[in-house]
Amino acid sequence: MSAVGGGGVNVFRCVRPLFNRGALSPSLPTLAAGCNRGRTVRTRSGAGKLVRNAEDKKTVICIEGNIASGKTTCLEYFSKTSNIEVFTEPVSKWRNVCGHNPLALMYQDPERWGITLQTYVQLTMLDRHLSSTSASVRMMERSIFSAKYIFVENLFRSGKMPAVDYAVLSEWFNWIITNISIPVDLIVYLQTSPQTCHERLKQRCREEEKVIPLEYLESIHQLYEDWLIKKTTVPLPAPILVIPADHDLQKMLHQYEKNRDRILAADRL
Ligand SMILES: Nc1ncnc2c1ncn2[C@@H]1O[C@H](COP(=O)(O)OP(=O)(O)O)[C@@H](O)[C@H]1O
Ligand SMILES: Cc1cn([C@H]2C[C@H](O)[C@@H](COP(=O)(O)O)O2)c(=O)[nH]c1=O
Repeated sequence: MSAVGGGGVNVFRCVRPLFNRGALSPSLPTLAAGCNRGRTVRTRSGAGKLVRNAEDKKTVICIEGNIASGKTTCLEYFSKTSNIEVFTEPVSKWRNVCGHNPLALMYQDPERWGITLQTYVQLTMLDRHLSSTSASVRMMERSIFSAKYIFVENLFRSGKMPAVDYAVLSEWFNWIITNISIPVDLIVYLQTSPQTCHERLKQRCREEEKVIPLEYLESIHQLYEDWLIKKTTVPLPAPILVIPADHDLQKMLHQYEKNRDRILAADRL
């Protein structure tokens, strides 16, 4: 099994992009009479996207938010619900690819290693989006969209990613979202202050992140706010539900319970 494999057999078929789930995602198309017999089928024609038969019918919810905003804790809460499969960010892969740690390298020298980390993040997030599940609801930590619109954008805008690296990554990203169906039904934004995240980050104490200053979390926060609240940057791939997330754990669990029905009705929004 490859480093990013393991999601089961992905069966692709080709449809016209109708974009009714969100600006960047295609609709569920009419099923073509298929005879793939369990093989991986990748066919394309005209302006069609590669889509997957059964998986594109599942409800997809992405939990978004700043570093240490509480996304994993939120996923952990919903993982106890039957019929939801949670997909945490593949951080362990970002910390260890064949014995290398691109996450640590990026924090040490973003100009040199930003492209390396972000290329791998893009690949592993795509793999997460395309992985199979038997559950009817997939709940993911972040998305391929926030990796690009928040983290790549932040590196570039802060002058820490050379223009050529940004251009290559952007071409890869644009190719992916133009050619592969990546449906998202709902974005849940855990909205925190950068100060709260800084506190939680220190408490979590992930070795690579010890160098992160408050200013870095402020930049990430600003990009999230511009994208999801002010809606001034790039189109949203799905409707958004904002949950204020500066509260203590008990109140947050209460918030999740209160919003459970709205979240799980994501495919009917
Ligand atoms: N509401 C909360 N109040 C206080 N601490 C929290 C809360 N939610 C999460 N934490 C703690 O903050 C740290 C980061 O949370 P985590 O869920 O890992 O965030 P993320 O996945 O967004 O990076 C962890 O140590 C976690 O236990
Ligand atoms: C998606 C993404 C993440 N990172 C970094 C930011 C954090 O240090 C970790 C993820 O941790 P979190 O607690 O889940 O927020 O990875 C990055 O540098 N680039 C990215 O695209």
